[in-house]
Amino acid sequence: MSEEEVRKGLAGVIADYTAISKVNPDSNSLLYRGYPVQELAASKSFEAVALLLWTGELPREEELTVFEAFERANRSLDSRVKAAIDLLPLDCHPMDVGRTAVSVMGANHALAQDSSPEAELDKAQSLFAQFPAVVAYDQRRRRGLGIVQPRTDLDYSANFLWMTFGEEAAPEVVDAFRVSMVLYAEHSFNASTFTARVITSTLSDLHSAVTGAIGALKGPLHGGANEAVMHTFEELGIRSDESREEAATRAKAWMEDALAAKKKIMGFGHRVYKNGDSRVPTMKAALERMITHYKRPEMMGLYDGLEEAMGEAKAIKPNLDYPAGPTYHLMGFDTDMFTPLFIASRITGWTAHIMEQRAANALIRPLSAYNGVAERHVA
Ligand SMILES: CC(=O)SCCNC(=O)CCNC(=O)[C@H](O)C(C)(C)COP(=O)(O)OP(=O)(O)OC[C@H]1O[C@@H](n2cnc3c(N)ncnc32)[C@H](O)[C@@H]1OP(=O)(O)O
Ligand SMILES: O=C([O-])CC(=O)C(=O)O
Repeated sequence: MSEEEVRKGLAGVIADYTAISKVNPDSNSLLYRGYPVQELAASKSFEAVALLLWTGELPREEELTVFEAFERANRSLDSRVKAAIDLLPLDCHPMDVGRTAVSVMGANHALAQDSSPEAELDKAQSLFAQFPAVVAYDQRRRRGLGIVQPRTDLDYSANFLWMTFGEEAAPEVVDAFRVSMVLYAEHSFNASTFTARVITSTLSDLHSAVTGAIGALKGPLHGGANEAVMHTFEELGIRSDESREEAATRAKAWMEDALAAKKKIMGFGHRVYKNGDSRVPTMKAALERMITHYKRPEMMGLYDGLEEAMGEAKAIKPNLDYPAGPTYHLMGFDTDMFTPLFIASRITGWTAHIMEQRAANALIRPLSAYNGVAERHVA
């Protein structure tokens, strides 16, 4: 095999078909099962979008009601999962907690080794229902606070915020959170989803595939970028007494220096989108609503200044992690909880892909071009 045939990072390689989502960089669009993601984010609950990804269709009212009842009945933190989390140090990364929690859930799920479509859907829906309690509990224990029990009168997003902060969030905050969940849910063969498909292709179980996907998501070139964005803002210094314009000027200068020093700036660039991430305008609008809600115009100044300087210097556009990071910060999440929030959403896409892979499986096993020493022999 010649050097030219090696595709580093599998860039440009089409590895399989998927009917779950279509990422189109030419039209800058993203479809979930045929529906533009912006339309789903405008009017659908995250629960309805999850069902769409799993089943291929938006649920009828009675189907949604049944799923909502299941989700509300399965929200409490499992005592075995809580016991495992309590064994983990408070200074470990929250992604380690998420990864461990999913692994423990797998070991305890009655249908863990059953890969029938019914069992897979049940496992996917259980993960969907139970993961928010993991994030909420982990956020609280790091602040020295006790667990907050879920409320069955709230929807997924409102209850997620309730369990995390112990108070009811304002409707506009709940809505921005819902929008982030819908936008993060699915994105074709990204690194973590592909990881889940590779693991599934060996006929391994769903929880193993999700656990591996969490490992792939953790890295800052993928999901870890949403927290890395916040580290940039923190390095810049968030000054609540600054005007939007002052903050933008300072951020521009910071970015110019960082690019001159050849730094890679997390939250910018994308393997597939080269003219902008289809999800950013919707997420940026949600961030702007949060800026207004929390009266923090200086944050938007930092956002605009960094984006403008990056655009002028390198014409590289923000990806979804760029507006999502400051949105979660304003809502009150600690920075290292941002990527676990991404897990809570992407569980839907990952598990839809696991089911799709299993339904038409082929072991994923590419070739490699050997470039080590030539054959030699033990003397
Ligand atoms: C939800 C998500 O997972 S979205 C992705 C989140 N990840 C990030 O935000 C991490 C920062 N971004 C990056 O590292 C990259 O843009 C990636 C990994 C996302 C995509 O990378 P690739 O398609 O492999 O492009 P690649 O890294 O080769 O970049 C092409 C060029 O643009 C530059 N570039 C790309 N992104 C950035 C960036 N964020 N900051 C500075 N320069 C960048 C590269 O340095 C490279 O320049 P060069 O040709 O002079 O060497
Ligand atoms: O598609 C990718 O490579 C990364 C991404 O945006 C996602 O997973 O949402």
